[in-house]
Amino acid sequence: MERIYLYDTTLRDGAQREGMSLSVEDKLRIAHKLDELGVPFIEGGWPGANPKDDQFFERLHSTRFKHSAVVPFCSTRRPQVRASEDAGLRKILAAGTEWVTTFGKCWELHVHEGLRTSLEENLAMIEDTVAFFRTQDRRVIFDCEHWFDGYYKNPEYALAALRAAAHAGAQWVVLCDTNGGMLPQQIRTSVEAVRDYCREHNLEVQLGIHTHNDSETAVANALAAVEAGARMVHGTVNGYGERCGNANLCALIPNLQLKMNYALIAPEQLARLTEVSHFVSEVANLAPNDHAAYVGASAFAHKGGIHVSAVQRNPQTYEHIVPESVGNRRRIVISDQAGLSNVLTKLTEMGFSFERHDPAVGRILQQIKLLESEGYQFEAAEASFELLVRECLEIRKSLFSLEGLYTACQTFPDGTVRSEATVRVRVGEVLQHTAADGNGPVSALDAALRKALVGCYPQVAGMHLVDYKVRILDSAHGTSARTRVLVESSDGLGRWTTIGVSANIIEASCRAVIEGIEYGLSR
Ligand SMILES: CC(=O)SCCNC(=O)CCNC(=O)[C@H](O)C(C)(C)COP(=O)(O)OP(=O)(O)OC[C@H]1O[C@@H](n2cnc3c(N)ncnc32)[C@H](O)[C@@H]1OP(=O)(O)O
Ligand SMILES: CC(=O)C(=O)O
Repeated sequence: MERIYLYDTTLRDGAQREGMSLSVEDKLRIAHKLDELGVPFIEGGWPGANPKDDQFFERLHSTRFKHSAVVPFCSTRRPQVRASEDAGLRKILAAGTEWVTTFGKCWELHVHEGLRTSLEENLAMIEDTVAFFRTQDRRVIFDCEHWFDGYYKNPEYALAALRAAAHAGAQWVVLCDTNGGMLPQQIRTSVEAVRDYCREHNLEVQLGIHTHNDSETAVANALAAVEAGARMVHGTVNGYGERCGNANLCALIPNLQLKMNYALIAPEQLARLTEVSHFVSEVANLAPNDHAAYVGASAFAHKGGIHVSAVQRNPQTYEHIVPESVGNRRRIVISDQAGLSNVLTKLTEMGFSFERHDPAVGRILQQIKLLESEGYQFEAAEASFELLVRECLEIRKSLFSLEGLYTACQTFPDGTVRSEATVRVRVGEVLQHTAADGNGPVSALDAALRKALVGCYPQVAGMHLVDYKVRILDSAHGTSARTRVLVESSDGLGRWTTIGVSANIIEASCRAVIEGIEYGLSR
């Protein structure tokens, strides 16, 4: 198996994503995770560009990595300045790394407009910068910025820039689709031409590829480049990056390794890909993309009854790889598109054993379809689904019942709003009549219910509401529209979600909160 070198730029190009900001600690945690994943190159940032990147590289002096080289990134020297006197380049040296990455202009437009210097001076800037790092015993990766735009506008000049880096001793030249506007065929043609040019001119450099996702083709472009001879691929975890992002390593790695048979990381490291993807989104404080290929929560989720039936006979019928090979798992989703197979799978997960044609299974399926037609959605409310199953099987225990509910909101002269709820709750022979207030009617209702129940069920004290989502189902009906409420509850050990639907938002909330408490008590 031929080797492809992974180069992760989550900490540099990824951090150029709008809305993403990583602290030094965040960067160190992500770097260690990438090291565990077995990524050979991690671009850590641009020392000298901001204090965080300076501190990050300082902290690396006392940090050891098992698999990864952390690489600083910088531009070539400034025009009309000696490389050895360029303050920016000296900061890169101070990082004390084995490898450095420097980027230079390969498109005339950028030399004229971006740098405002001559074409000759730009070539000298590239050559001097690479040569300077080489004299300082650094190994150099040269990023050919705007390679493809430059190559298609003026191939001679683009190749002259690449040659300058190669002659000065760069080990890798990385062809960048900086504007992300290329399509796979354009990438393939240009990479093949460069590969042949390097062979014919005995340029001892290896080729890499760095793609952006502005045409939604960053991953496809990187794959095309590898087919054409690139042996280093740049990308970021979850595809984070400037504008529309970079090539997504969470798709690139399995595509290259599982589909194209290249060697990138060990199989046991690949099996941690989903964990790494979720870890990085958590640290970056960005919601994970459930529909991401390979690593998304829905990547192996089966909803259609026909899919579920077939997957249970043979997973290959609707799965392109084994989910566990990338650390993901198969999920069966319950909805109005379910068939008996979905329900049977769920029942098995819950510890029941039923024959396919048992009338109870049919009853559950019918009830799901009926409630979903009224606005329920059990996909996201597995706890309510379990209660529904127990109801249909006539094993749902009646732990308490709500016999009355009253809520009120009051606005005070200083502008504050307080809500109050009063509930009448029966547990067996005992009728509790309690009131509580809260900053909204739902929190007041939740507090009143718990107050009423805690005497009989002390566990209720450890439960709390962690999330509350409201969706208007038929907004054309204005204020008489039906409302779907999802409530997430926790007891500190686990979380579960329940659902309520009603034309009255308080009633919908009340149903979801009550089911949340009931499910928590029965756990
Ligand atoms: C394709 C890429 O993603 S490249 C990386 C982009 N990332 C970033 O820019 C993030 C980090 N950047 C920064 O913190 C700042 O831009 C700095 C510290 C690098 C420079 O800041 P400033 O000196 O204030 O310059 P400013 O950002 O306004 O302009 C960029 C300068 O870099 C120069 N420059 C751009 N590319 C190159 C290059 N390849 N080689 C040398 N100089 C370059 C520009 O000509 C401009 O110089 P000028 O101000 O003398 O005209
Ligand atoms: C170097 C780089 O990030 C680019 O050209 O896109």
